[in-house]
Amino acid sequence: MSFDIDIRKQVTSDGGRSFELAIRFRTEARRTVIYGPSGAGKSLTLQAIAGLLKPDEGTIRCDGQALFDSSARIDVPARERGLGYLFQDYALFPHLNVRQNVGFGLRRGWLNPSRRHGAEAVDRWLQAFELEAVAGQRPHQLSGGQRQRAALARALVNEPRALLLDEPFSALDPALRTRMRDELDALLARITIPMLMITHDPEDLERFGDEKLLLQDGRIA
Ligand SMILES: Nc1ncnc2c1ncn2[C@@H]1O[C@H](COP(=O)(O)OP(=O)(O)OP(=O)(O)O)[C@@H](O)[C@H]1O
Repeated sequence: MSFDIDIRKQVTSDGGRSFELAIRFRTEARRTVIYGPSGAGKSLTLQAIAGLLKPDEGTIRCDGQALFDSSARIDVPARERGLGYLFQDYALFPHLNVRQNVGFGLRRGWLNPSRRHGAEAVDRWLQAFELEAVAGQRPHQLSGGQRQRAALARALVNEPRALLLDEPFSALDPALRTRMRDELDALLARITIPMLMITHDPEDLERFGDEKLLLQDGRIA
């Protein structure tokens, strides 16, 4: 698995301040961490790779396939990029139970011809992450670890070719953060899917950074 990124994007905040992102890197590592201070452009970079933010120009390639190429007018929609996204706060739907949250990640949704296949995939991940016993519970009834596993299961249910992780522990208190980091490390060791993580936490960098990229002022240093 490889990522080949070369993008530029100018954003202007409501206050009129402008920020220029100019990112260029290539990685073939199984676990890549993009590390940098607050406001460096980490989230913008991850959103661009995921297809949630359109660069002004440049290219984004995954395994040689163009996901974005401004000169060739290629812009593969987020849902078709084959990437699983784990949001900072896990972004589980509070009104859906664990099984429904995981099922929500399915590309084609529940009501379609491949419904049975989808349900099997959901069951597989619930079992793999030991969530069967809490499958009918809603997010607020879960422990921090169960929440993280449910969010990961949702990100993995489509069998993505890579996992994008946005500051996965930043919303947690220090004790839970240490436990969740251990748990994620163990889970990632079991699945072979490569990951790209953004973080400002040096411990994440040490633990997950097979390849370490420093991002400062919108640029990879
Ligand atoms: N949608 C947007 N519109 C305008 N400006 C934005 C937008 N998103 C981010 N920015 C600005 O771009 C810069 C980089 O933001 P980004 O969220 O990528 O930083 P970050 O490195 O992820 O920071 P943090 O670690 O605090 O999340 C910041 O100055 C931010 O204010």
